[in-house]
Amino acid sequence: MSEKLEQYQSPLEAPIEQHTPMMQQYIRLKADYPDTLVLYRMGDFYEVFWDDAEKAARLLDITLTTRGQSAGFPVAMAGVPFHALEGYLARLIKMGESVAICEQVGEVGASKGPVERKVVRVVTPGTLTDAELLSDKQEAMLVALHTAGRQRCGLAWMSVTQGRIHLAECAQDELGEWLARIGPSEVIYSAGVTERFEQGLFALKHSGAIACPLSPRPDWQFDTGLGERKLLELLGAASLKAWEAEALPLAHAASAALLSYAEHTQGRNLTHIHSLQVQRDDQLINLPPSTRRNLELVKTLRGEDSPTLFALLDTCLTGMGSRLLKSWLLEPQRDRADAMARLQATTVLRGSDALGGTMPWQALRGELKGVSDVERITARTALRQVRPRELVALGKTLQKAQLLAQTTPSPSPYLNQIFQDLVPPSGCAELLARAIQEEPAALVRDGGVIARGFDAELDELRAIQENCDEFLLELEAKEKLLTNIPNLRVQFNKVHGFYIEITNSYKDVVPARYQRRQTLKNAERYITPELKAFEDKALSAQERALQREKFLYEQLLDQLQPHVPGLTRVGQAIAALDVLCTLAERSLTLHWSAPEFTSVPCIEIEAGRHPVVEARMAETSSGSFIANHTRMNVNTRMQIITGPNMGGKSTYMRQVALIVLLASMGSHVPAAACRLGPIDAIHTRIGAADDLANAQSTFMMEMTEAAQILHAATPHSLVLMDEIGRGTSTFDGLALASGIATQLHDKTRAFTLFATHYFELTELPAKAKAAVNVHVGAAESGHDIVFLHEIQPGPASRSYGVQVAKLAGMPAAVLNHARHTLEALEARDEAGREQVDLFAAPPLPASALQATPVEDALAQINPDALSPREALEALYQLKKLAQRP
Ligand SMILES: Nc1ncnc2c1ncn2[C@@H]1O[C@H](COP(=O)(O)OP(=O)(O)OP(=O)(O)O)[C@@H](O)[C@H]1O
Repeated sequence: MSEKLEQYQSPLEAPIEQHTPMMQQYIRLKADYPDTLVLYRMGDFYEVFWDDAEKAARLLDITLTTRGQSAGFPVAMAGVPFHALEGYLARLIKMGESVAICEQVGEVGASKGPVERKVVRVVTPGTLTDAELLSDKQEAMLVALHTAGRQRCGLAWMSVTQGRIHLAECAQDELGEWLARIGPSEVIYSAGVTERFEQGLFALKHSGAIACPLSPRPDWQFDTGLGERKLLELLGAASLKAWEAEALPLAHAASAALLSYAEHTQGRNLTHIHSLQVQRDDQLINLPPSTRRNLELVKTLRGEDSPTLFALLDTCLTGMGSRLLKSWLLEPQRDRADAMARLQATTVLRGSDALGGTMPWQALRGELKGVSDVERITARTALRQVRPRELVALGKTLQKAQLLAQTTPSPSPYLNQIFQDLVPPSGCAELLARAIQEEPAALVRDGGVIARGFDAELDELRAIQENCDEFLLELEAKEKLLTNIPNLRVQFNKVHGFYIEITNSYKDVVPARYQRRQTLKNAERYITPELKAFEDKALSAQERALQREKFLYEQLLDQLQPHVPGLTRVGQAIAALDVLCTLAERSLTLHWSAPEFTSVPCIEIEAGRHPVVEARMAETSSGSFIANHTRMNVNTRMQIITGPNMGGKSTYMRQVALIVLLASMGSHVPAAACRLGPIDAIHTRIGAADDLANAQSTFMMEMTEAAQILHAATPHSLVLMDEIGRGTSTFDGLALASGIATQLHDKTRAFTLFATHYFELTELPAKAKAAVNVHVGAAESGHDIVFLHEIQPGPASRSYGVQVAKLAGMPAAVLNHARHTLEALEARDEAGREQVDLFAAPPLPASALQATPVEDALAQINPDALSPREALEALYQLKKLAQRP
């Protein structure tokens, strides 16, 4: 082992001069990206070295080798071919890694030592812009968090491919819910936060509330003043007042770090962020993570994309539309203005059967077919990463948008606004059509991108290349004549350039002005001064044409920059139109009807259905879904739902929640009619998936979730409680369930659907005036059971557990045994039943009824009549009494 190896633990510790020139360059570049894999371009490969190499080899399953030494250390390296970069990047990003891509930017041989290299971009999970790495239907959200003290937290977030930044401030204990709703792809936070706060973040990641990398960033980047200045600069405004974003110091600090980080990864300023939105926790209907999970809004309980409510809804034609639809679904507003505008627009787009012919939504969808992802193409244009083919697609989409913008005005102001916003920025589509060929090369570096007639110089350079064939034919004919060699040929190849090829049989008659270039087996290749001169001209024309194309493309990007805000507006308008057409189509295909909003607290549903279960049943032809009514208002706030397993209790409860959610986002709903009062949250306590990773038992989780609901719910909340208490012994479970039901009824007063197997709970409505019993109907025939799936008034008469077990294929012997045991248990229960009033108010503790000696003594004291000395004595006396056992 060399001396240096013993002296230094790692190659990066050795003095930099002791490294080879290339590794010196690498080490200098790597110093700026200590936690990021640096991919260092070497010829046709991207190489990673030392620790990065070991990591990449492990993550990507690529070969780790060593080549030579630097500062006495063997150079460990691993590499990926340059043309396969995207695939490897996608895998690394999926694993939550960040990657810095370092390219050769200097001319080979321009200076002594290695070619100049630079990190040209950093790809991180939260700042993706590449079409190949992004999901069409999902935004990659980058979130920055900041906190000062123990109470509040500032958030700033955005998707680099959108033109908008969001700000919020919340209490620290609400952070989990905020993050779950935003669904970040990457979270950055100040390295200066307290250990407690950092532990809290790790706990959120551990619990699955956030499923993305958490990266600490230098504390100084979280600067309130800097954040405010950066926001003002982006918005081109003198004050944040218009956005109601002034008094948010923590969120400003978070936005400073957010923007610095995003700029750092893109290697440039983000000029396309032009709008700001402040979110306040009292604006949105609260959908806690458990609700999104239990209602299977965008993921099934098993984590799949389908069947979910979003999968059923999303027939959008564009990725932009799908992404917008998801945000409407997951972020419904408490205020009904947006929902009502969307409903009205959807109703217009549905058209009227009476008119016949093509409905408005169908005609618009016909126009929207094939439109490109304007939003993302615009962002990539602003970031100067856009590819030629994307610009062609953008140009075509703008032409379509122009046509759509001329649609006749409609009765919906929202639709009219959209049509206005569709007008493309003036001259943009024409510029694109003039500048780019119809079918350009994939990359500018390959040439063949700029259209003919756009630039005279480029056309001239291209003409030289195109005249090449003609020239060569002429030269060939001339030389044949001069030399009398009939099979003389003038040709070109990439390695040797232009040459005259003459077979060996005519070797002796070759003129002296021919200079030998290459010898083949049967022929010789020559060059003449005239051919050489032409070669120089042709090759330089090609090179110059390519340079000119690159220059013109950059110039085109410059010309497009002022159009970025207008293009963003067009993108948003297309997305909104796509979603509204989708909502119109879905409502017609699935036979949904428009909900009605009222300020009177109520949830009234006529013949409601569970949209996803119904669609599944239609798909698998497994019968038809039975619709059910729901009537809840200030007089009936709670339904105690009983009935057999498999009877349809969970389906019924979920359908009510889904209908409420759909109405709140402005969609039609799967019901014959629906009237909905104000709603501020949907809470659910359903099922019980063990959270083993967090060492929480089923019962503990059940109680934690129930406690959270009791704290958070209000009289405007909808609460779903499915079989609370079943995770513990019967008595404990029953006692807790009755306590929770009473609290929800008496104190919380939320709209509550309470499904239970405890028959004892059906006694609650007798005492609780706003509670009613309902049950899912079932018909019995002998030992069998038929589910009616119909919600009927009153409590269920029995539970049918054994019959359901029979349906599940339980062996006859077990069923027989169970039936006998059941009879015996029921008989014993009947005989020994002692009347327990589950819903009586608990007695006051004994201590509360009997006064303590201290209290007695205190009662004797009249403070106004005491001298200071007597007061002091009384105090000693009280203290003595308090110390007595
Ligand atoms: N209204 C309905 N119309 C038709 N089929 C229904 C209806 N409701 C439920 N079902 C069918 O019954 C099945 C069981 O429903 P669900 O899970 O809601 O029952 P449950 O009473 O909650 O049962 P458990 O108490 O065992 O959880 C569903 O998967 C669905 O196929």
